[in-house]
Amino acid sequence: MNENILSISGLSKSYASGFQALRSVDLQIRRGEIFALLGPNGAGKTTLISIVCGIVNASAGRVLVDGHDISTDYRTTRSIIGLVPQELTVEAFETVWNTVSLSRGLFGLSPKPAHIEKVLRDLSLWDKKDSPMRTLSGGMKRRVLIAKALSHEPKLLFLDEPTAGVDVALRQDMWALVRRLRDSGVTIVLTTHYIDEAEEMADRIGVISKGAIVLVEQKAELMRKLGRKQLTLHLVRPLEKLPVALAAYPLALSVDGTQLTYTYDERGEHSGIAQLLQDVEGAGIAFKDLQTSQSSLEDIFVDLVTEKTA
Ligand SMILES: Nc1ncnc2c1ncn2[C@@H]1O[C@H](COP(=O)(O)OP(=O)(O)OP(=O)(O)O)[C@@H](O)[C@H]1O
Repeated sequence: MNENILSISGLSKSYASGFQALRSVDLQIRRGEIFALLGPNGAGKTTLISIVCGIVNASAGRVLVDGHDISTDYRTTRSIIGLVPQELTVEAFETVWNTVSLSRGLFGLSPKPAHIEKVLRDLSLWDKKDSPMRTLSGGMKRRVLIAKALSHEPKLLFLDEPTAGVDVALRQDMWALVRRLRDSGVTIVLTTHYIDEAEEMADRIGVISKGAIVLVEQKAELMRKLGRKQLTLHLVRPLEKLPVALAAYPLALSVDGTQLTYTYDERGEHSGIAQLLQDVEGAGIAFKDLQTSQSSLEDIFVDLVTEKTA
């Protein structure tokens, strides 16, 4: 069995307007992982998902879902995938039970009430099964969209911005739910522009910017590789400018002259801190406190996306 449940190569998309939304994207999604595709608005996340799900046609490239080509074997690939779209579109007068059961029927599968019941119970929707959709809150409707996407027992679930506009409590619920799904064997790809969501949830993170994949990395590795640390010295007396003796160091002086900040690469074994502190003392600068901090995924993300756009 192939390790990758989804394999995308050379995928490009130009819309009829001439706008190029994807630029030769290569991406492999591993079986059983939670993968977060992180990118700013308009980066191409929805376009990418829509192509994989057969809603939008690619201009070039190849997509294999569990070894099946989306263009020649569409019905098979679509049945392997569950899609939770960004927008809440549901039939207002239908009950929750019917909405979810009908979704399964669209895949030509025989009814399986025990499965629908399990999905509704897992999503805390069981007591709402007979309620018409229009009586549900926004958060409940979102759960129904997930239930619909799970109705045909997909192996690969796409969640397009699952927590956009969702309150904190529901967000936590969604995250717990996504983890349970992964534990039950479903591979998850979620798109988000919330960095904390990617940091919290993902095993691996892909960053997309202007239609191109900028990087794909294990989350921990990403933070280790690209993370930077900062050492800040709080000075006893404000400095007007950096002393010449310290010119060789990448130091920044705060506007009020009371803080010196040294940025260094986390990977480097020789951070140079010991030497720096000696030289600071040698330059007659006294400090009363010192503090280190580490760059967050947010800093890394902003660096990556702005580097690419610059
Ligand atoms: N049908 C279309 N015709 C022309 N351009 C389109 C079409 N659909 C999307 N685009 C453009 O393609 C780009 C990528 O859109 P897409 O929806 O894939 O981005 P996204 O990363 O999902 O953004 P968001 O986070 O805002 O949903 C955007 O600039 C968008 O305006």
